[in-house]
Amino acid sequence: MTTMYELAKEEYAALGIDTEAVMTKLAGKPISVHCWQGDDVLGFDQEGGLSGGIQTTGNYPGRARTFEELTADFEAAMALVPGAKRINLHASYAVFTDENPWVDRDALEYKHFEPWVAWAKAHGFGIDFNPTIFGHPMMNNELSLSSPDAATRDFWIRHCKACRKISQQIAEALDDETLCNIWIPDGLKDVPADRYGLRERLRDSLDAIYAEKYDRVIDSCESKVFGIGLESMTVGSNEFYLAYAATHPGVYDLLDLGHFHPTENVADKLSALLLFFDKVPLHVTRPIRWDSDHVVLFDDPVKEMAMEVAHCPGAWEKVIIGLDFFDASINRVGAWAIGTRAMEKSLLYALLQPAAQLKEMQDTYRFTEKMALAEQAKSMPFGAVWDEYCRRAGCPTDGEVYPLVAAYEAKILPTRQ
Ligand SMILES: C[C@H](O)[C@H](O)[C@@H](O)C(=O)CO
Ligand SMILES: [Mn+2]
Repeated sequence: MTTMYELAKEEYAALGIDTEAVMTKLAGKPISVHCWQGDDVLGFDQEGGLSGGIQTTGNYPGRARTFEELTADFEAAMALVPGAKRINLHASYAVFTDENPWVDRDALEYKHFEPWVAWAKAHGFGIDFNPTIFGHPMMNNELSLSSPDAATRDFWIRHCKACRKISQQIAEALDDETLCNIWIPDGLKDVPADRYGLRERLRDSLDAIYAEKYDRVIDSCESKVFGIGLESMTVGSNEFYLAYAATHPGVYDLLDLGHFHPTENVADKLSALLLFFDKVPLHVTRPIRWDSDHVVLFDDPVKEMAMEVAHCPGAWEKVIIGLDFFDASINRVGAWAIGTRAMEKSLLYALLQPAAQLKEMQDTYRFTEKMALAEQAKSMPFGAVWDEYCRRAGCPTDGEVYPLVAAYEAKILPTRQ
């Protein structure tokens, strides 16, 4: 009997698209999945809760509270997602034990992350890393690396230096490279009296942080447009970090889809950066009216970003895809699985588009033909290829995901009271 996949394969082949080659290519592209969806970004090192103009909303039961719970939930979620995965850690997820008791963030060492490394090795996950510059008493008026207070700046500089060193050691242990991304919330609620001084101090703090060179660390800084309670000015704007990255080889500008004006098309920015940088890290999220960090879906902005990653020359290798969402109003394992699957799905969809023909039509001004082909491609049997990709990876198809999430929840919730 001819399967849906075989029919789809023939239909795509008629357009010159090899579904087998596409699936092989996709399976090798890692997605860096953020650990913080599992516990509402709270981490293990502070009691203070979240700050820095980011917010989780919702109170769904079952939040992971420990390393054991978070890794168990992550494993459960990732078993539902085809393709290669990495885990993206924040420094606030240091594992403290009797042998390695609590230290403050400026004194963190590799040993506090060794359990993560051992676990990641056992599961074949790469690791990415982030200093945690929020949710801490040293966030002096929500200013850190740009603070007018030298002791505050120095604390966070020490923290970032420690994180870069830990990133190098993680990469060495995994024989890999680690993305170390700095995001700071620094900004002002009200009209600034001095923008220049804040940005000058941020530049100088970054220079101190990046003075040491590490061969396995990919450094990036993440810009933002505004945070909650910091609506008037963000020190680490996109212009700031783009200029910093352009003048500091080895430091890259990370684009978060939620960190621009809601009508800006972040996918449109990628080709511009690809022309000048050999790496472009991303945080794929789903902003709704603001940087709301909703679970990523198979929607137009993500598909358009995936099209750029799939079809800009060199982008497949240069773009580092990370996710960044935190929804506390739904089952967190489900959120992880559905959001990460949506990213994979968007990449598969993009790889199955007749991009070469569309480009040729654009370059020869056959715009009507291009429009017709693009519309045709949208309703081709993409779903049959997606189902086949999931099956071959030993993962559920879309309709099988929720029952598996519900079964895990039923097993685990009674242990999380
Ligand atoms: C927790 C993350 O570091 C955070 O979400 C950051 O990446 C961000 O996007 C802040 O708005
Ligand atoms: Mn982000």
